[in-house]
Amino acid sequence: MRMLTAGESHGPQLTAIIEGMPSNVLLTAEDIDAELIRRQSGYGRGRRMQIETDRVRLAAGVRHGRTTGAPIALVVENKDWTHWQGVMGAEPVNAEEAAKRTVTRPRPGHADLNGGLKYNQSDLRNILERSSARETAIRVACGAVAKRLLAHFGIRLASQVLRIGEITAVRSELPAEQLMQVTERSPLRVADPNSEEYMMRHIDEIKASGDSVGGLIEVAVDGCPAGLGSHVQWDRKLDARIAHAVMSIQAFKGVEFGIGFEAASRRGSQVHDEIVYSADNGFRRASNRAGGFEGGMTTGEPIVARAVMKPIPTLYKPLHSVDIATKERFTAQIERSDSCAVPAAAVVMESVVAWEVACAFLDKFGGDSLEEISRNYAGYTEQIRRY
Ligand SMILES: Cc1cc2nc3c(=O)[nH]c(=O)nc-3n(C[C@H](O)[C@H](O)[C@H](O)COP(=O)(O)O)c2cc1C
Ligand SMILES: C=C(O[C@@H]1CC(C(=O)O)=C[C@@H](OP(=O)(O)O)[C@H]1O)C(=O)O
Repeated sequence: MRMLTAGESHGPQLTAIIEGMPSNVLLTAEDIDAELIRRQSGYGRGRRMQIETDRVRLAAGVRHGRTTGAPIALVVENKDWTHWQGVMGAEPVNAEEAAKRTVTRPRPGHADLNGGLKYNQSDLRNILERSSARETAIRVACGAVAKRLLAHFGIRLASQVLRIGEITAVRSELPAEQLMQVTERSPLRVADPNSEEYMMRHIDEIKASGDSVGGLIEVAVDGCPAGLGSHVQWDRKLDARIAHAVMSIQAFKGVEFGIGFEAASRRGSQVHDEIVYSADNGFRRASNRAGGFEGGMTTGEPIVARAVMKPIPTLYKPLHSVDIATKERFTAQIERSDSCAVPAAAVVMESVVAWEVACAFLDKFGGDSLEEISRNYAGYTEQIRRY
């Protein structure tokens, strides 16, 4: 399965084309909208989110609530476009008019300067419009399509925010004061509502000081059979593909599976998962420190991936930069920005992981219709049962 996105942050719309989704998968605009709403509802977003009401238009490949096997076209409109038509229109404008609107001040932490150098642009708007995380809206829409396929096979995903800046989510047994101090890492668990409260307060404090904050996100995938992905070729390893997809999310700076980076300081006996067998459950692992992968293939245990999102680069307490036209130093002027987008980014991460798992699922059980894939899946399940 393949997917490409197009669209600028303040252009008319975001567009995706999905190729390779089998026929007869249940899919409605409401399924996708539910995920788009989740992405918009995270705490810490800026004023742009009050303008947008993201809803998908299924422009191709779906009929009467089911996929047809044809390419699927998804459209999410930018409501902000109405304020930006003059600046973002495709029609040529005269040089004087263009000069008035030119962006020559690259923002630290953004794609602006590198993109300007690379694409030889004197107007950095031609870079920042596409590098913006507005694009994550359409990737969440694609992830929602992938989730509909996975749902037919009992594969489910969940995400949670484990950390916002200095605040880490912990279980509720701890007294409230200690919640602020705990930094220990843990396997997937439900974040304590108190720590959610602390996280929101922390975001407010950081915002009030003119700064921004990042965090740590965890995504878990339950119900994958053993054997998605492959050890035989570097680009078929599913953990590597997931890491690629997660790192492609704007502002994501690191990915780990299971105990992840902690493996560097543990002994082997505290890292690897013992293999156990019972007639009822077949082969399992006694623990899941590997986070669901060995040799680039799923083990049948839940996939547990964690990723770091850096603090939002646009700050109300701005950083210095240099104007590309005048070469003069300046401090960035800010109209609006998110102060923390970690909760929203958790939904994005869940979506890109869903996409990669669905791709690997189709690589393994591929067919043109849901029924054909179900037969292949049933045959494989039986093979594993008898192994
Ligand atoms: C959901 C989401 C929302 C974001 N919102 C903003 C924002 O309002 N302001 C900002 O400066 N960066 C924001 N970012 C991050 C930038 O898009 C990102 O840091 C920038 O494009 C540079 O990419 P890089 O950090 O991956 O190098 C957001 C990222 C995500 C995932
Ligand atoms: C629009 C979204 O996120 C945007 C991502 C973003 C950035 O620089 O990445 C900057 C902000 O946009 P604007 O410059 O229009 O205020 C965010 O609102 C969205 O998530 O839908």
